[in-house]
Amino acid sequence: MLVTIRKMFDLLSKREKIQLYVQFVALVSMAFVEMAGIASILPFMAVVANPGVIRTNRWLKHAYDFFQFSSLQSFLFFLGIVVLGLMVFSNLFKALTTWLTLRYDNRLNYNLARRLLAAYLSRPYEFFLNRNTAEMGKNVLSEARTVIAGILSPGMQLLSSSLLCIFIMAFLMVVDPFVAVAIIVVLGGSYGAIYLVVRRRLVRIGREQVEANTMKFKAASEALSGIKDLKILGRERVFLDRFAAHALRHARRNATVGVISQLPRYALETIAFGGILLIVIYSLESEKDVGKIVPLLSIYAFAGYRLMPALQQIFASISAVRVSLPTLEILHQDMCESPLSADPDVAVVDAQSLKPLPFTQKLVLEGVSFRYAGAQEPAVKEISLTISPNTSIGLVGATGSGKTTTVDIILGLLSPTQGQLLVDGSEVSGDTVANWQRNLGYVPQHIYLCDDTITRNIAFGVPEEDVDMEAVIRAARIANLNEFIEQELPNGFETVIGERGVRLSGGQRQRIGIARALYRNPVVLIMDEATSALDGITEEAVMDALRTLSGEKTIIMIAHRLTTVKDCDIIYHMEHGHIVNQGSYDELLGSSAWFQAAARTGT
Ligand SMILES: Nc1ncnc2c1ncn2[C@@H]1O[C@H](COP(=O)(O)OP(=O)(O)OP(=O)(O)O)[C@@H](O)[C@H]1O
Repeated sequence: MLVTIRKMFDLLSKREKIQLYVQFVALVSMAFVEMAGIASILPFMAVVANPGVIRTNRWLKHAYDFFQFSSLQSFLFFLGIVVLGLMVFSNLFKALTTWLTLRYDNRLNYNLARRLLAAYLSRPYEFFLNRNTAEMGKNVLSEARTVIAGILSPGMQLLSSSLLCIFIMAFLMVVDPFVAVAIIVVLGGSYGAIYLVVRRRLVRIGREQVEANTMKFKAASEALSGIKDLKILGRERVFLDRFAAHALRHARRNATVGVISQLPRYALETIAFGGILLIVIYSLESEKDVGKIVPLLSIYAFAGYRLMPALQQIFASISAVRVSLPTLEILHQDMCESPLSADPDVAVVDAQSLKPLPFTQKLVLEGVSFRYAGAQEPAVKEISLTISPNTSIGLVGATGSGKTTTVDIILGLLSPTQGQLLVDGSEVSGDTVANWQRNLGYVPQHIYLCDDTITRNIAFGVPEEDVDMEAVIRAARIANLNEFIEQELPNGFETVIGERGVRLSGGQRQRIGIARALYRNPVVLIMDEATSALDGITEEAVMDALRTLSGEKTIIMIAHRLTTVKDCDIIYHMEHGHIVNQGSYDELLGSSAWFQAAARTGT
């Protein structure tokens, strides 16, 4: 229990904790106000049943005389108004507390989801190589809410209902200790016994729910992302069934939790009703005057009316907390157990404001090796190379030889497991990575496009009001996109291209990727198979445009087609993670058998 509270508190900011304490005070006050509401019935019913009590009860007599009532009717009317007033106040207070709680919960849901996404975004690139994006999306979109609806809200309800129960029981103790103890033993004991039977099952269901929910998100995401393959292979049904199986499992677990937490109520209500009957019989046995029993019974009835839902709430809240424990574990792990977790929101820096790391002398990879987590062998091994500013570099080699890994190290996405990346003599690591990246333009193998206009895909992530249209047009021209945009797209640069650019060809997507990399006029342009999807003539046109940049930009390109890197100042040939040869195109053609063979086959 204490561990759960600590973990829940770890997720909250200082301000959110203070707001929670305020809520707690409001809930305690609410329990008191409710209690006063219940207690106020007593004098009213006492007078109804036995008007003579006005003379015998010190307080009632005092009130009667103080307000100078002249008839029983008017005094009863006054008492009725007081009781009603207390009820109205009690319910208004309850409404206010509910409003506070709802506001707090929804605000917290927003804050938690935002902080969780920030926690993910602040992680290094390597973290994402081993995590599933659908699962992370599910955590942000769904599990943040689960933690609030399943732990925090029930936790607060548990607290307030427990307090209310304690007040009601204390009140009943004063009225009749025997009946109060009987209620505790019968009702408390019944709920306690049910809880002992189901508690382990609840945590198990919670784990299964998390798993089923993850698989549900994954199945939906995979089916929709791979729609082209699904269609061709005719596998829609398989993916639908896969999703349905997990979704059904999730729905069934939800239903089971509902049944476990709600059903005991009916049994317990029957027991409580039986209890009231027993109290009537017991009271009639010990007190023959029915007039004296009526007020007592009305108190039991009203206390029961408040006590039963409160007890049920306690049980349902504990059940909800237990089911949601596995979700809390996940969120706690992802938000609080990362090295950067102090405040993920702060860790997500706005890199636009950073100063670029100067690159005027040389970029050096010094004995760099890198091994992916879980891999047997390093993907690149003791690579050393030096790149001067404004030169062009080609990386070639068989598939899987380590070209992309090398480029990812230069991009600062992967940090070497051995050796270092130096720019003008200073090591690029930790805090300086973001400064180094300010110099870079990068065209990956697979271009990610968003469902937005061409302009917003080129000026990717730039706020609308800051988009530099001249830079967009210049970048599009170098990427040989201008003609296509202006002549073939209905709204030119403002044409929306569909999710992941589904309305574009592979070559058009690639050219948007190139234009995006060029938009901010980077010092270093890095391209990983950036022209592989272009036809020969378009590639030639793009390369011609890029040539106009050579001498004013450092260009690093990975290519399978040797013709693409023909004009590079130095070409590095990689094999099994090593650089095995280097030189100009002509030099390698003279010295490398692999190069000669590759040139012959035209790859
Ligand atoms: N995330 C990863 N986890 C484990 N191993 C990986 C990962 N990414 C790449 N590798 C391995 O590292 C090696 C180098 O891969 P890399 O992508 O750098 O090669 P490449 O020369 O760029 O290949 P290609 O030309 O096919 O793009 C390969 O053996 C690959 O299987």
